[in-house]
Amino acid sequence: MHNDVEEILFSKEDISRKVKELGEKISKDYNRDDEVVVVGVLKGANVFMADLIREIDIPVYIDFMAVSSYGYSTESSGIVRILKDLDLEIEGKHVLIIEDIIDTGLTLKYLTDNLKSRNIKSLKICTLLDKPKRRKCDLNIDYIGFEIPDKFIVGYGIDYGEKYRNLPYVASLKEETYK
Ligand SMILES: O=P(O)(O)OC[C@H]1O[C@H](OP(=O)(O)OP(=O)(O)O)[C@H](O)[C@@H]1O
Ligand code: HPA
Ligand SMILES: [Mg+2]
Repeated sequence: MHNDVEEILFSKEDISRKVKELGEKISKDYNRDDEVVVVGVLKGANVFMADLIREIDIPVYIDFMAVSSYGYSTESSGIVRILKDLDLEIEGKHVLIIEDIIDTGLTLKYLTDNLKSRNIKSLKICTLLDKPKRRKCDLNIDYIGFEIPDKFIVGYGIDYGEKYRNLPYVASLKEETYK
């Protein structure tokens, strides 16, 4: 275990089981002939997205958006910046957003408002982790892997100051690491 880690919340095996479950559910919920664009929110969702799409067995398109609101802080700045927009044309298609973690919800509120204005057929959200205690806005989340307590999380793609993304598990950080 990494020295800065307080507690491992979900092991590699826990995550793998959950990702399989989510992939199966998503595959059942869409029709095989639906045009589905799976949109990963970089950078955090990169690892989850890579595993999840291999558990989805209906045809899908893959694209990414890059947004950032945390930077080198444990608190959301509240200002969501689009660093990279979609490459694909999504008009008339079903969009499934993939997130690593939903905390205040401000990132997704911004993203969903933005994507809904592009004449899409439907919009769904899938997140590996949900921290509902910190929510600052209303969000309808379609697929949730795990609900987590109000702790600062790292690993499996999720960072603090761009570190820890490569940890294979999801963990809470020791407070002295960021306070
Ligand atoms: O619900 P919120 O409070 O908005 O927080 C969730 C967002 O914060 C993190 O991204 P971040 O802005 O740190 O960028 P990153 O994905 O590049 O780490 C995470 O990946 C989510 O996208
Ligand atoms: N950890 C890392 N990044 C985050 C978190 C978190 O708990 N919440 C929102 N972005
Ligand atoms: Mg971050």
